[in-house]
Amino acid sequence: MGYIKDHFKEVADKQSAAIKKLIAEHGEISLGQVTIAQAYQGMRGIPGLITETSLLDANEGIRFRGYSIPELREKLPKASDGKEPCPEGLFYLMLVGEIPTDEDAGHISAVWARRSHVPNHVFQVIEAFPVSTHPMTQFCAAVLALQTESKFAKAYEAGISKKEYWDYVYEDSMTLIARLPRIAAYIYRRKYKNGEHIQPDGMLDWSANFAHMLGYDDDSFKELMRLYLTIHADHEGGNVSAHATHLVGSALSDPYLCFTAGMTGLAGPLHGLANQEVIRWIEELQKDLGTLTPSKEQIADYIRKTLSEGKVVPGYGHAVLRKTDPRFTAQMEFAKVHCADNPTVQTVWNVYEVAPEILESTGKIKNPWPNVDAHSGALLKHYGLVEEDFYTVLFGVSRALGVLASLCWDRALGFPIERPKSMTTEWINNYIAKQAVK
Ligand SMILES: CC(=O)SCCNC(=O)CCNC(=O)[C@H](O)C(C)(C)COP(=O)(O)OP(=O)(O)OC[C@H]1O[C@@H](n2cnc3c(N)ncnc32)[C@H](O)[C@@H]1OP(=O)(O)O
Ligand SMILES: O=C([O-])CC(=O)C(=O)O
Repeated sequence: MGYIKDHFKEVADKQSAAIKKLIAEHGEISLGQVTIAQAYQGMRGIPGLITETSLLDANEGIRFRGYSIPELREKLPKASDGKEPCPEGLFYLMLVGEIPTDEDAGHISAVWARRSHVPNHVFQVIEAFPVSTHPMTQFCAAVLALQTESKFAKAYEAGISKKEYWDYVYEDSMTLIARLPRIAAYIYRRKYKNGEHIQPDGMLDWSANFAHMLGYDDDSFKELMRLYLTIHADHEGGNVSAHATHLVGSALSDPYLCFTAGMTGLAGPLHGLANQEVIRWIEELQKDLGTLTPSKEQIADYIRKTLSEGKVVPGYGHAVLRKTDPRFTAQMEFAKVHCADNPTVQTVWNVYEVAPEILESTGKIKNPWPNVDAHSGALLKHYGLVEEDFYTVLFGVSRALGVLASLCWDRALGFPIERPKSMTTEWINNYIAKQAVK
């Protein structure tokens, strides 16, 4: 473990010095203006956060440390029997800023396998819920229960120097990531497989072991998991799960508390829960029309019906993206190789052919193109993971990689407590009146 942590510290110290100089020399440069509309409308487009792990371009989509998803699929280390990138390598890239060697990725894999033991009280917390409880509720509670293990919280209580924060946050982040697949698989097997749990296999990589514990040992499903856990990991800093994790961390809450905050946000239907909503919407469409492969005309009518009922078409639209999400495209490419004949996958593709034009024609939806959630459910259903309530937990396991790598950076760079200014509408009205007088 030591050498990756030391390397991270080296890179972070350099960056920290560069940022200090940058603020001293250019700190007064304005990044733009904030309008009244932005304050009321979700702060869209306000540049106000620093996140080192990834950057989103509205037209090109996400880049992790400068690498697009197709580049990551090519360049990141693979499992010995696989073609898809291993998320261990992506974590290294987000943390250190360099493409890892096979050895670096293997090292992270081995550390996560070694730290994967979940204390018993976490399972007891899960068991205390009715089985009917939504998996995301169980997941959030289980992560919170794991907070008893926080080295950061203990060290802070004992009284450590600010300079040491990053070290404990790093250790907690590694341990938390290591344990998430076991927690998620436990929730899955408890809820859907009569509590028949499957023990981890320490010889497998992080994703393959997760697939194994869920009960899916098919090689091609393991490949899907490697891809899925890579592409869902990060989407710069302003999305709800990343921002919530970062915000809570700014109060020096430990990684377990921060990640719980991120996950309660991911559980919302406009964010991560949309993957569950998409497949439900598609299955309702199939049921209503009595066919697994409705025609494009039938799909178009169904989209119009959804809009006329005042509902969103799940999996479409985005707060930042203005083109097809490259994470959708990556899944589509995977499906073309592994399950092009699957009727639900074909329906996802047919929705893609007709939805953008209809959504565009409303004149108000800023992005009529599909996002990451539009495809994932159809792929999971193909492999038999049919319980869509669970899909956001898979997303959450992946999202841990980005938000926790970022949290390590937040503490290594010594970022302060986050506290933007809020106003009342009365204040805004007075402000408008004063502008008019000028
Ligand atoms: C991993 C992720 O989080 S990706 C996003 C997952 N979420 C979804 O797929 C849910 C469906 N999509 C949406 O609800 C939205 O597009 C969001 C939440 C993703 C983005 O929201 P915004 O940035 O506010 O979108 P936008 O500025 O285009 O919204 C303008 C109007 O279009 C509507 N709109 C946006 N997308 C859709 C859609 N897919 N279907 C119907 N209406 C939509 C908005 O609800 C809003 O309506 P209103 O003015 O009546 O309130
Ligand atoms: O960027 C966003 O707002 C939502 C999103 O796609 C993600 O978090 O993956």
